[in-house]
Amino acid sequence: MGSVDTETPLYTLAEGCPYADPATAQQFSDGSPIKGLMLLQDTQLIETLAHFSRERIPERVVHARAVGAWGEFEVTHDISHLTSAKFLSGIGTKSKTLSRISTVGPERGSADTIRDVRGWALKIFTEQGNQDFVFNDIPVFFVRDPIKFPSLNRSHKRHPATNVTDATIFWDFHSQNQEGIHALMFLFSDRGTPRSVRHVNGYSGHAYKLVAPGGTGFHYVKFHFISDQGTDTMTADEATRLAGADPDYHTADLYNSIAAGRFPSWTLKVQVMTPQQAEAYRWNVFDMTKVWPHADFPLQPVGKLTLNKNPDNYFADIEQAAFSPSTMVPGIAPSADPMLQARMFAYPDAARYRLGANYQQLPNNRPAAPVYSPYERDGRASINGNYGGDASYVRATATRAVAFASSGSKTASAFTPGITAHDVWALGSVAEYTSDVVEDDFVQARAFWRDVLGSQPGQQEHFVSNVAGHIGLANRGVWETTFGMCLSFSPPFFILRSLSAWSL
Ligand code: HEM
Repeated sequence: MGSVDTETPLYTLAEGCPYADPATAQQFSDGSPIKGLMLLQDTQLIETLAHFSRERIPERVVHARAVGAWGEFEVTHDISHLTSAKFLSGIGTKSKTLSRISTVGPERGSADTIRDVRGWALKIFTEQGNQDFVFNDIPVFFVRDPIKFPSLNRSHKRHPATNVTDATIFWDFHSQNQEGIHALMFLFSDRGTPRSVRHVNGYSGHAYKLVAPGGTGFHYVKFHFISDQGTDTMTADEATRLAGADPDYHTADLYNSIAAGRFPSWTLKVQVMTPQQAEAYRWNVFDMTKVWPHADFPLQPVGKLTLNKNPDNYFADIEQAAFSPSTMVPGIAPSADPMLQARMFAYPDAARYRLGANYQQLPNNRPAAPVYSPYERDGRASINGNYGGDASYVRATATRAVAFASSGSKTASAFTPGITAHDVWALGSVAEYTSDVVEDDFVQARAFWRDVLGSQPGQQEHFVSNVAGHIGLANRGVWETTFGMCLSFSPPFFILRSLSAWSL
């Protein structure tokens, strides 16, 4: 499988031929002390240079910068009445995991401590196949219409002409798409500059479905991985200083913590809602700009994630990892949230572009469960034997797939996604749609300002100075519109005082 043999580290060329010295190249010489001219026959030199030119793969278009580790998920509270997912059934059930925690906007070589949302991706290797959770460290998102996602991200990245990140395009996007106000408030609170990746939570944001054993009964859930280290943050000044002085600060922190045996952990909790509650709820459960207040739907503990092993090799384990919201085991299902539906297409599509059509066969992505998927075969770098002579078309009269499905351990029904009540839709018609921003979109933002930031001394002031420090670089028209948006959640005198303190 091309793995490196660490037992006998005899240096060879990539094809396995032993070679005396990796630091030599063949040069033409007539015996004089001046040597030059290389030879096309020098396989070692040519292969070394050619491989170097091909070391880069496309970085992720978002979430390029990250840190990751292996770990373990253990069930602490049985929820087998809610879901048939086996990795969630039975207290003490353990599964191997792979985590990747990222910033979102900037490139792979950027600094760890910049103000940004943190991505929080987890792959759980279960006996029913892989379960991926591709979450963020804030519970709400900036948009709820997937068509806006590329625009959102471009407004956080570099200006197309100057190639510089640009406060004007950032605030222009957000002041013209105000449904993101709640997420923006998280970003510009000190939560936007976490102390370490050990100190961030992971939130599904979307509603998912947990599907009950054997049937179509289901509940909507939101998943919350709550850091057992607590959520700790930095001030803007500290984060900015570290971005220059120690740009790999979070990466080193996680690596050193695991290497020292201080294993960070997270408690998985769920908020659970019946379909009837969803239909009657005050907020659209498919709108991920909204939280479900804990007072309405309390957090119920499920299990514990512990990161206990550093990557053996960053590129192989973390850079080549592919996470997707579409990777779900039986017992967990998508809701109709349009953002989630779009994401289920986008991630495997990105992985095929970034890693190739057979990315699931890479050792770090490969399921622990048996895989038999003979209708996906060939393609670049197929390394799983490519199903030999097995039938390559469905309904073949003699296939190993039939034998496999009826062999007992996995029945055909185990592979059929449950069709639940909320998958049956009344006949409608196709229409162009974009969601409007309404007064209701500011209710939770106001509560965040008052009850969350207001409950911690100095946090409202930090929020205002964090915004002012950034928006001060935007053009006047944009900050005036943004200022109007801020009035929707905060008393004007406070904002005015703070903005004038920043000479705006
Ligand atoms: C329509 C909305 C969205 C689209 C189209 C989208 C698309 C993408 C794409 C293309 C990538 C790069 C994947 C790769 O190259 O492997 C990515 C990464 C990621 N996204 Fe999204 N995204 C969306 C919304 C979200 C939301 C709402 C969340 C969190 C709740 C999220 C969390 C993440 C994370 C954590 C990663 C990094 C995964 C990793 O570590 O490999 N995204 N997204």
